[in-house]
Amino acid sequence: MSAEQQPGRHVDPEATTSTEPEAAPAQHAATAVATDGSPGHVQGHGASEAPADAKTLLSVEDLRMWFPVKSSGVIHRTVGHVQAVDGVSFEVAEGASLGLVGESGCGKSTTGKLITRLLNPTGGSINFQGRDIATLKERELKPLRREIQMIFQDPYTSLNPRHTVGSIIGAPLRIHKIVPENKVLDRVRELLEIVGLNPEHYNRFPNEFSGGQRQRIGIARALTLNPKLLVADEPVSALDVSIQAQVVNLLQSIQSEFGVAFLFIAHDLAIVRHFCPEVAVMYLGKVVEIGDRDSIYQRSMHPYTQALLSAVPDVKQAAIGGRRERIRLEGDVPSPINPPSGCRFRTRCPIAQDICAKVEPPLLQIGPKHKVACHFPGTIGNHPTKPATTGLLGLDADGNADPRASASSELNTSPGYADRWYDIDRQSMTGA
Ligand SMILES: Nc1ncnc2c1ncn2[C@@H]1O[C@H](COP(=O)(O)OP(=O)(O)OP(=O)(O)O)[C@@H](O)[C@H]1O
Repeated sequence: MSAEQQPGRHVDPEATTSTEPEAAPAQHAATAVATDGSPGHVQGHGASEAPADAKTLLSVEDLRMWFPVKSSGVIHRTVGHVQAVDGVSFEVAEGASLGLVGESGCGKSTTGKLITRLLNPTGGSINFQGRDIATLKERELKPLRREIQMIFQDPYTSLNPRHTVGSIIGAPLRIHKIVPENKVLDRVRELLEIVGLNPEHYNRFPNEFSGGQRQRIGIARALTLNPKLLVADEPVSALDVSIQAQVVNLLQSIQSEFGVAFLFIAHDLAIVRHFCPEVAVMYLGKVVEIGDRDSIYQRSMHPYTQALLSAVPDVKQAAIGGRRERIRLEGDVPSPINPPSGCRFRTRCPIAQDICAKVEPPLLQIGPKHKVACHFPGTIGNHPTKPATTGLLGLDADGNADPRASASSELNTSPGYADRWYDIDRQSMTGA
């Protein structure tokens, strides 16, 4: 990243002082997403679409993270597992941006930590630039640490309070010997400017900055090594709503200027819609629906996605396509230690039938860029009464093996999208 490559500067209005306005304007960031282009508001759709021929950067297949649950007492025996992530597959193209959404505890952060290899996966593969990094040892991971960086949720705890901003941002440059020692300070200043901070504040400490400014420092640190992929875990949710829009705008600018790909983890569906051309919805450790923006926000087929979208407060509904009737889900999210059989969502699903307890629905491609894991996929009020998946799976309508049928060879559960998909109305394969 050279000085010439730097994006249009987003100089933080607070860059020359160390305080942000304490009282946010009454406008929510999501409202800003929906409406105008006045300063400080998020404008239009955010991250640019990756070119159609962009190469796959990250391909995650059947990723699993089962945390052992130990017994109390002297001998800590493993008595179960928290199935935090269980068979997750998706792809991110170079320069693309995939949003990961779902309720608290569904496995979003764990997925992010697996991809950055802060955690060792229990199973599955993480192909990054064509190489499986899921089982690499710490020493082998060092070069990879340059390519995949993480932006954390909490800008207060993710920066060492005893180090100056200059040494926080300069450390990776020194460790990886990116620039000669006598050029480190210049590069630190350049990075501070890229993220809209005053370059002369390199010798200040994190506590001299406001929350939004600290998140900018975290972003500068993540950019230091010129990464190909940024895993942003709730990057704005700890910030005041008026500051959220500014930081999202900064990320958007970085995304389009440097072509860096994003895995954008967030629970705010309006911000994700704005930032991510593609969105994956997780429930209890599984991806239940994934697709391009329109497929998820305009034509979602999974009852969980539909409930999630309907629960967005009114002020944000305008940002994601108008008012919807609230769908109230019964009960609590089951424990990931002992998840329900078959479809994990079935215990709270308003349309579940017997087959849902017996057979886990595959994440089935049902459109050019749309996959759903449901036996009864359909838009709200249009879910089929008979399972749409049995023909493909070789089952009868109750979910029992049909002796006259077998699973279709066209059933494709690999990450990414194929040229052919399952037409749920005609119940047959179709293509572009
Ligand atoms: N180190 C761990 N040991 C045991 N269980 C864990 C560990 N980390 C996460 N979990 C569990 O894994 C599940 C998924 O957690 P995760 O933090 O990935 O969810 P999340 O969707 O990111 O939620 P949030 O939005 O609240 O961060 C939760 O049940 C959580 O309690």
